[in-house]
Amino acid sequence: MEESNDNFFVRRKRAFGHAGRGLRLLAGKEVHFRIHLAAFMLVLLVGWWTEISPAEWLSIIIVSGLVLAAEAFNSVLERLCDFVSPEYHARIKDIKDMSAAAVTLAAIAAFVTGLIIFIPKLIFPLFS
Ligand SMILES: Nc1ncnc2c1ncn2[C@@H]1O[C@H](COP(=O)(O)OP(=O)(O)OP(=O)(O)O)[C@@H](O)[C@H]1O
Repeated sequence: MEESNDNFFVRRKRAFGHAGRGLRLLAGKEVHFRIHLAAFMLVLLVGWWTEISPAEWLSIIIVSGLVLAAEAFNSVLERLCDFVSPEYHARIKDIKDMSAAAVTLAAIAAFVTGLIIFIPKLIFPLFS
């Protein structure tokens, strides 16, 4: 695409606008992205309630960002696959399944991180 004559800041503002539209599409139309977003908000709430440390916040933010970004890329790949090959194809199946595996790996890392941080804060006090 041809570069416009607008100045640097106008072009960056436009790029943010495009990213914002992408985010609205993900949050509005992609069910799995919405589920991950809802889980992230719940974790933020529990983190605030249990007063986790700055290092724990950092871990939560990093793994949650990883999951949301992986889910966003997975949605993009699914749409691209459906656009270039709407009919069933074994290669499309491999691509979609591998992309789903990437999300699952990130989600497992986030889940384990959540367990390590929250189990001592939520479960142990019940037995002490
Ligand atoms: N065109 C296709 N060719 C081969 N296999 C496909 C095709 N479309 C989907 N699949 C298989 O079905 C699975 C689910 O695909 P789908 O695109 O429906 O994703 P999804 O996770 O159900 O997402 P969504 O609910 O957002 O559509 C894929 O992982 C793949 O195994």
